[in-house]
Amino acid sequence: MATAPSRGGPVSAVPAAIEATDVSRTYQLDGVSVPALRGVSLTVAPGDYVALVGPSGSGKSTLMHLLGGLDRPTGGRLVIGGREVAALSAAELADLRNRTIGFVFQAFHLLPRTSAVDNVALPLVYRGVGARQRRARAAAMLDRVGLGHRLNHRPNQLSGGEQQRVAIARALVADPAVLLADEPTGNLDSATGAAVLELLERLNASSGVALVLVTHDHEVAARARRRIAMRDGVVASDSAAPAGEGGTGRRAAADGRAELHDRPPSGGVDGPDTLVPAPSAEPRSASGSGPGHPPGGSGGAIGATGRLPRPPDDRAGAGS
Ligand SMILES: Nc1ncnc2c1ncn2[C@@H]1O[C@H](COP(=O)(O)OP(=O)(O)OP(=O)(O)O)[C@@H](O)[C@H]1O
Repeated sequence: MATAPSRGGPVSAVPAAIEATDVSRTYQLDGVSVPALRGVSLTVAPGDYVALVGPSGSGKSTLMHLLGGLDRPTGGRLVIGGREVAALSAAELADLRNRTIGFVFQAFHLLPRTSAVDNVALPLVYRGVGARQRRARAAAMLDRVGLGHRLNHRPNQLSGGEQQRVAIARALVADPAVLLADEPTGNLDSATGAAVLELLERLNASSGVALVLVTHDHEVAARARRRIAMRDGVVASDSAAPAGEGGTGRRAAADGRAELHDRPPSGGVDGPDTLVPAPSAEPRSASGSGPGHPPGGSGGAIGATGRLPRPPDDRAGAGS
């Protein structure tokens, strides 16, 4: 069984790999079958750093939703964290997702009236972690992404890069084996996007969380250690980066330097990361019927229904 190193602790017993074998996903639309994925086979290994690329409509989002347990295949075999998805009830799949997968989206999906620390603490609510522990872990995770001094800021009091850092902290606070990032730099200017990407790479290198990143940006894709190219619902190529390319963070980890650089030297607030991002595009629908991004709300903290939950009182937040 594949396992992943747990941040700051012993090796976790949680299976890390995702395995898709001849997976297909066909949508039914007005009586017409739309084959979005047609026999995809791939494995995400512990600590992987994968860029998922391909033209619009090639099936990237559909595949990400399957890999993240937000949707189920209509054919083939999908195993997440050692559990076969087809054998799980909706509640079991939600629990597996909560324990195994973190999500980061282009549009951040933070709760707007909730502080950074309470946004980050939200996934721990679903893990049954007590309020005091939630706050402590969320604060530590925010510190790790360079926002230890922004705990009580609400999203509209943070820059775009800082908001994405909060979203990354939220995605990682429950120590998932795999982080799925759908265009995580897509709403940011290039300098801020580069800083966010470097943060993701540092976290991948230092914690062993597998990073799977959907991107249309060739420069972003070129940094990954492995590139999976989708075309017309199939994997057109799945290749390791040529020697000397990709895997910046992994090489740093191998050198033993990654942990030292886990936190940006400046605290992450100075320099380009404070720039205001381009306006967010409206997220697409994320009902069970389609592969769009989850609706506005909490983004990485996806509840039992596979939709993004909203706490009873957004003003109170999760960690208070
Ligand atoms: N709910 C749905 N019902 C019917 N067809 C769908 C549905 N969702 C997606 N599709 C179709 O499935 C195919 C793959 O869509 P998907 O969104 O996965 O592509 P993508 O590679 O992520 O595209 P983009 O880069 O534009 O986001 C497309 O042909 C799309 O039209």
